[in-house]
Amino acid sequence: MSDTIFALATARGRAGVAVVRVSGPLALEAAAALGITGLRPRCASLRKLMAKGEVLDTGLVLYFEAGASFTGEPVVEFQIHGGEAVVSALLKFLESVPGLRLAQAGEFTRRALENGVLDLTQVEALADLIDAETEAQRRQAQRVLSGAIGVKAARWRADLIRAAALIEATIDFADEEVPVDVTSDVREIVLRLCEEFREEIDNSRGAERVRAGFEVAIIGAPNAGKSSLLNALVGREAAITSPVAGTTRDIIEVRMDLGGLPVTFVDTAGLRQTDDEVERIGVARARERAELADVRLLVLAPDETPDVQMNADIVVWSRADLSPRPGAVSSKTGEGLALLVETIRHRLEGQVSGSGVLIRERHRSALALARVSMESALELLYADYVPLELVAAELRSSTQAVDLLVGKIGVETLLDEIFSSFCIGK
Ligand SMILES: Nc1nc2c(c(=O)[nH]1)N(C=O)[C@@H](CNc1ccc(C(=O)N[C@@H](CCC(=O)O)C(=O)O)cc1)CN2
Ligand SMILES: Nc1nc2c(ncn2[C@@H]2O[C@H](COP(=O)(O)OP(=O)(O)OP(=O)(O)O)[C@@H](O)[C@H]2O)c(=O)[nH]1
Ligand SMILES: [Mg+2]
Repeated sequence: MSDTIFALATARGRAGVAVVRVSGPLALEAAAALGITGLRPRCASLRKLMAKGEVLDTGLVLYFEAGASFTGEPVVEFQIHGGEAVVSALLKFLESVPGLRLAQAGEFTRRALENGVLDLTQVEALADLIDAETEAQRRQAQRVLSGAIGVKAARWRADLIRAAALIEATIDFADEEVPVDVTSDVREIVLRLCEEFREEIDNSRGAERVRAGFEVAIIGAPNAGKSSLLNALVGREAAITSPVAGTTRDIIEVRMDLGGLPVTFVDTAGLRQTDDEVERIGVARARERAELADVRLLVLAPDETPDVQMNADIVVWSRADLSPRPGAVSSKTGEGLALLVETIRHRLEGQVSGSGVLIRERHRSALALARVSMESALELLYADYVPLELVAAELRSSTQAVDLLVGKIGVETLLDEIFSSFCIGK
């Protein structure tokens, strides 16, 4: 019997309400120790929490029975006043209840995984949902948390098992006069799955970008107006600006929500040959970050022309207030900025192909693994003599790779790493 855990599920600190969660076989006993009995599943009731004959607090108490709770175990939730002393008093009391212990980071969610309430892709999506800073990230995490991948994986698994069953059946009939030829049916299944996996992997690359965020490097010659543009885009004096060429040396990064997309603007040193040792390091770093960025935004002074060497994705002239030209921006007056932001967003959205359901690198490798096995199964299926046992073996490895994707197998090594990134109480 797993022990019963408890923890504060809401953020620490003064708040209107705090939620303390208890999960495990002794959840109702924990409530009874506070003088609370007769809880009906899924009904919140206002109760006095009594400790040592005194009212510890008055709060809403919720009970979820095993098999119908977030963790799959009996869960009791105390929704109490969010004061530091109230929360500490309740946590201290729960610690004194025999059989209860403080939960480790992510342990509630780990139990939801162990009890099959969530699959591994949903666990990771839960972390992404909590980490989401922008609308695009929230939507993306929500899609996976709702089980989008798990549903697909279940269908893929069923198809692979059906294909393997057809092959195994043929092997069993092998000594019959006329073995049933199922290879065309199996080929059709495997071909379709290979195409689906390829599409899934491609789509998820874009989704991964939304999760991790995009980088837009602001590049150009010294004094082009790069830092002024950064400040105008982020709405604060994030970078020093001055009429002196070579003002910016270090990389300046500012993360912002650009219409729902997580974007980090990277201001850089003006690109030029220089004898100044420090500036030369700055220029080298500028080139490096420009190379790595998702979008290179080249800023030109009014009298400059774009240098193709800059490999820019978007070119914009500065100082529109001093020398108006179509598409130019002014960091002083804000002219042209809205159009520039829209251009940047449009460019970045183009990198999030399709309805990219987030599949993390680990998932992508599981899918890639499954695809490798299926492709070798296909090769065998197109051979003149079809070694059915080998085909069956390849299909079994594909099935295992799909199980890896949803965490049915091979997760032990991963779990500690995944749950250590969760907060306590989650
Ligand atoms: N107060 C509170 N709010 C919360 C959570 C929580 O644990 N407590 N959550 C924690 O992350 C999220 C909601 N996730 C939850 C998911 C499933 C169940 C649950 O009990 N499911 C049961 C019964 C559902 C029902 O009553 O219809 C089930 O799935 O069978 C509860 C919370 C966000 N908000
Ligand atoms: N009027 C006007 N002045 C601008 C505009 N953008 C930049 N400036 C001025 O041009 C000078 C250089 O601007 P910065 O933003 O420091 O240029 P930079 O490209 O970051 O320069 P380095 O860091 O040296 O590479 C500053 O004096 C700015 O105030 C603009 O849109 N309009
Ligand atoms: Mg600068």
